[in-house]
Formats: sequence, C-alpha cells, structure tokens
Amino acid sequence: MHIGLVGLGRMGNNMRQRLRDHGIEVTGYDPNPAVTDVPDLAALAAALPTPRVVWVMVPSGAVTTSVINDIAAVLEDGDLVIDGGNSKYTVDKPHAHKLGEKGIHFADCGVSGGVWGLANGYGLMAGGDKADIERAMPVFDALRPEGPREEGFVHVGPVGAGHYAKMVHNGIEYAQMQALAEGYELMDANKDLIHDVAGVFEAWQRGTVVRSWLLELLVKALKADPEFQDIRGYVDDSGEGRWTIQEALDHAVPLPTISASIYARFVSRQTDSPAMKAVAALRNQFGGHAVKAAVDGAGS
Ligand SMILES: O=C(O)[C@H](O)[C@@H](O)[C@H](O)[C@H](O)COP(=O)(O)O
Repeated sequence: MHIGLVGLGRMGNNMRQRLRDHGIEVTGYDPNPAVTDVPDLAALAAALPTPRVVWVMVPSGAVTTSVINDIAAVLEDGDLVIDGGNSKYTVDKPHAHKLGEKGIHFADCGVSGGVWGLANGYGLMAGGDKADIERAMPVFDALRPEGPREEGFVHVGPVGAGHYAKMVHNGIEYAQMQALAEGYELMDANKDLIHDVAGVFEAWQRGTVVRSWLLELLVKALKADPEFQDIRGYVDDSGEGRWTIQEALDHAVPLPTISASIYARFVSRQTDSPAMKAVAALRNQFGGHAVKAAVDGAGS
C-alpha cells in the first residue's frame, strides 16, 4: 500500500518512519523543506496511486481546517482523507462535508502514544464508514502496537467518534497524571518518613493496583531530576480536557476528577490568584483577619 502523509512534525515524522518500517510506502508532505518528500500538495496527489489515501497529521484547529481545504483542491472522487490529529470531534462532520462535495471520503482517528509511538506503536481510535476504515486497515495495522488488533485499535463509530474517544482518553490522562502528581507532592512533603519518594514509585511498577505507563514515566522523570529542580510548575493544555468537561456539562454527566485536573493546570499558570486575593479581602472585611502584602509583579 502507498499513502500520503501531510504533516511531518514530531508525530508525523515518526509515523512516516513506523509505516515504512512496516511495509507501507509513504510519500510525505510538509512545508519544511528539510523533511518533505514532495514540494507541494499537488505533487503529493500526483505521486499517489488512485484511489488515494492521505493521512493528515497537523496541529488541531485552524491548521487542520486549512489543510483539509487545500487537500480538497488536489484530491478526487473516491480518495480518502484521515485526520489523525487531536481535532475536536465537532469539526469532523464539517470536514467530511467539505471533502464530500468532491466525493472525497473522510475518516477521523484519535492517536495516542506520543514520541514513543515510533518504537511501541500508537493506540488508535477510528471514526468513519466501515468501508473506509477497512480500506485503511493496513495503515492502522502498521501504526498500532504489536499484539491483538482489538487491544490497540478500535473502530469506534461514525465520523467524529474516533476523536470523541480520544477526547475522553485525554480527560482520563489529565486525571491520572494529576493523581500521580498529588501523591508525589504529599510524599515529598514528608521526607522524614518517606526517604526515597522515587523509590516508592519505582516499587509500584510491578504488582500494585496503580502500576501503569504514566507511573513508569514518572519514575523516569524523577530519576532524571529527583526534585524537578529544572522544571517550573506550569502546565499548558491543548484543549482536549476542556472539551471533555464541555461535553460533560452538555450531558449533565458529573466529571469532578477530570474537571479538577484541568483546573489544577489553570492554577499552575497563575503567579497569584485573583480569587484568593478576594477571599483574603473578604476575610479581612468581616473578621479583621490580616492580609499579606502583594508580592511585587505578582498579578495573575
Ligand atoms: O495520548 C497521547 O499521546 C497524548 O494525549 C497526546 O495526544 C498529547 O500529548 C496530548 O494532546 C497532550 O495534551 P495536552 O496538551 O492537552 O496536555
């Protein structure tokens, strides 16, 4: 099989390599001349056998939408586009519609595994028509981890379902990381009793109920920098957690743990808390309780 791959950044570049390692011919396009195989999307389309399969692996949001529009211009009736980025599931139907105007098929695929996917394979969650998913199965099989297909790949449902599953996956990811991190902070605050915090996490890797890949990665990170001295406690997010909570609100489904984990990230970005300033001011107003002076330059 020979496919096109648009986007050869951290994820796409590794995916091109894994696909090639597993016998899939790949022609990649990226605006970066250092990594691209072809000069533009028209050349990509010309290089592929028809009907074409093109995997899109670019940042979610405006970049994905613009690539979908550009690719619609160079592909034809019967071709298939798969969005493997972290798109919000609500954009999948409009993208499918745009491509569908020319008879181009669309599928979405949540991809998990990060930079480790090249060696370990990627967890895949696909959405789309059965025939389209089956057509791309050699690609999914090359990307997913070795072992039973159903343990590393799922056809979740129609267009949008793959990205929906990835959104929920990431909500869970936030909460699991937050729980591990809170356990770390508590033990680290009690070093008289817990002499080797990293050692405790290390010993949890086999046999315990909380053994997991994230735990293993925490052990790795602690071994590299036991007190995280070189890392500021500031955490970004790329949207998946927020979308998970928005869905929960729309369906009145309680997600207290996932919600708390995204709010913890927001707190991490503040040098001082406007809300806690207000609490301190109110406590001072009604009870005369002392407030601390603002730290220079510490707004919010
Ligand atoms: O499963 C994965 O491989 C990760 O979830 C991956 O997709 C990415 O690292 C996240 O998008 C980070 O998400 P945040 O930037 O929101 O933490």
